[in-house]
Order: sequence, then C-alpha cells, then structure tokens
Amino acid sequence: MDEERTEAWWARRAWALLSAVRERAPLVQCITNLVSMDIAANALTAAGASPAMLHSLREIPDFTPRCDAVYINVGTLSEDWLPSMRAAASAGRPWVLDPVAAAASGFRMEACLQLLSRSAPPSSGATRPRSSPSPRAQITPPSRKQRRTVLWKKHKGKGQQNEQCANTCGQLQGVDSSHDSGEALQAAKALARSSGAVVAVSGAVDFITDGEQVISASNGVAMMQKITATGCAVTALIAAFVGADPSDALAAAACALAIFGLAGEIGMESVKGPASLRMHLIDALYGLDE
Ligand SMILES: Nc1ncnc2c1ncn2[C@@H]1O[C@H](COP(=O)(O)OP(=O)(O)OP(=O)(O)O)[C@@H](O)[C@H]1O
Ligand SMILES: Cc1ncsc1CCO
Ligand SMILES: [Mg+2]
Repeated sequence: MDEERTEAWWARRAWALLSAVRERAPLVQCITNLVSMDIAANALTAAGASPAMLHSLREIPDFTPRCDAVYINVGTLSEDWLPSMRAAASAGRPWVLDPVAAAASGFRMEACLQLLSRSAPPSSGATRPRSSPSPRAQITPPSRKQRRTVLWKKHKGKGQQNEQCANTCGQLQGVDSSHDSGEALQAAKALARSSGAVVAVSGAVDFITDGEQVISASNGVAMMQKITATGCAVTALIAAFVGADPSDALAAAACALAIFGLAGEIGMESVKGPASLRMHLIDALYGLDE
C-alpha cells in the first residue's frame, strides 16, 4: 500500500466513490432474487446508479457488455435463471455475487461454485460501448461480494480450490448477522485467496478482504436485519461502486458497505420500525453529503 489508509483516508475515499457513482451513473445489471428486486433497484437509484433488472438469456449478449457492472444473487435461484447468471458472469464485466443461502441445497452450492469459476478476462479492458458522461477506467480487478459477500475476478477452478470454496461458502452461509461476523473472517480470507476475489462478510461489523488486507466497517444499525434483503441491496451498491471505479475492488466494497451502513444510521434517527427505516435509509442514501 502506497499511503497509510487512515480513517480520514477512508472517509475521503468513500465520498469520492459515492460522488463517482452520482456523476457516472454506472449501469448495473442485476440478476437478483425476486424478494430483493425493489429494494435493490431503489437503493441503486437513490445512490445515483442506474439499475437494470434484466435476466433473459436472450438479452445478455446485447445488453451485458454495455453494463458497468453485473450483480448476481442466487436468493431465489431456479434452473431457468442459472444459464443467464452464467452468461452474465462471463461477459467480461466486473461482477459481484451474493451467494444467498449457498449451503441450503446441493443445487445452490453447485451453482455458486460454477459461478465462481467464471471470470472476467483480467484485461478485457474494453470500455463500455454506450456513450458515457465521463471516461471509464479499464476493467481491472472485477470483484464480487459473497453472502454476505463476494467479489472476485479470477478463479482457477481447480478441484481443491473448489472444495475450499464449497467449505467456505458453507461456513459463511452459516453466519447470520446476529453472530459476530469476525467468526467468518478466516474463511473469507481463505476464499479470497483461492478464488482471487475480494470477499466481504456483512454483519454488525462488515469485513472485506482480498486475502491479505482486511478492512472492517462498523457502520449500520441492528434494525437493518429486520428489513428483508438489505444485504441484497448493499451487494447491489457494491456492484455500483465497483462499476464506477473498477480500479480497487477492495476499497469499493468497503466504502459501499460503510456508506450503506451510514445511511442506516442517519435513517434510524427518525424511524418507528423496519418499514420506516427502509424508507429513511433510501432517503439518506439519496441525501448524503460530504
Ligand atoms: N447488528 C448490526 N449492526 C449494524 N449493522 C448491521 C447489523 N446487522 C447487519 N447490519 C448491516 O446491514 C446490512 C446488511 O447486512 P446483513 O448481514 O443483515 O445482510 P443479509 O443478512 O445478507 O441480508 P438479507 O439476507 O436480508 O439480504 C449491512 O450493511 C450490515 O452492515
Ligand atoms: C427471504 C428471501 N428468500 C430468498 S432470498 C430472500 C431475501 C433475503 O436474502
Ligand atoms: Mg440480514
């Protein structure tokens, strides 16, 4: 690391990334679960990104290469959506996976592992062909967030690594945000190292790791757990941050989690319960200033 990443550094970085999202309005294709579609699209829009909830396989060749980032979430996985997820993950864009309940079934775990083996070419470098208000950086490390988490860019897909990923997905999935997410940190680091992805684990404290560095973000309020699909929404926000600036997926993931948590804290100042927190959180994302 070239410079010391103090709290003040992170604050500037978070603001710069949110500002980049607002300026560039990254186009984020979301193939996400049916429960989360509304909150994810609204969180992205409020933050300044441009969500697109497209999941037809037939649209992916035309549409996905024009996106700044792809968000895949297996929360309501079905056989007919899996080919779209695979195709979108292979389209050469930075992408983020939320392996919701990866250990719920063999089908789901296998799907997550297959998806993990998809990677964007490290230097596909292609800029998004649609006109963009500001120049895009080259695609470098695509990232992902994995339940509570994954961002990865490359995965060598060897048998042993797959096994390790399976174990890790299982461990992470078992970690509910009512637990200390520190319990999952070692598993997350191992997954990051074996997959080449940035891995994030959400909870009271969020951890974000590339396998070496570990960032923790302790923003947020416990009532966020009482709103369904907040984890899905913050994963979508991670995709937007990575889409706005793909040069540092670790920082993008950490800042998205911190900003989302901060919006929860600000929103919490005037709520009666989860339903009003949902509204105020989205308002706070929209209104956040420096
Ligand atoms: N106890 C807590 N205190 C503070 N923030 C929290 C707490 N639990 C969760 N959060 C925040 O809520 C957001 C969602 O995290 P959470 O771990 O609840 O996701 P999740 O369980 O995957 O969500 P879902 O399955 O509902 O989509 C994150 O930004 C996280 O920091
Ligand atoms: C409740 C629920 N069921 C499948 S996905 C989802 C949203 C939270 O992940
Ligand atoms: Mg939760």
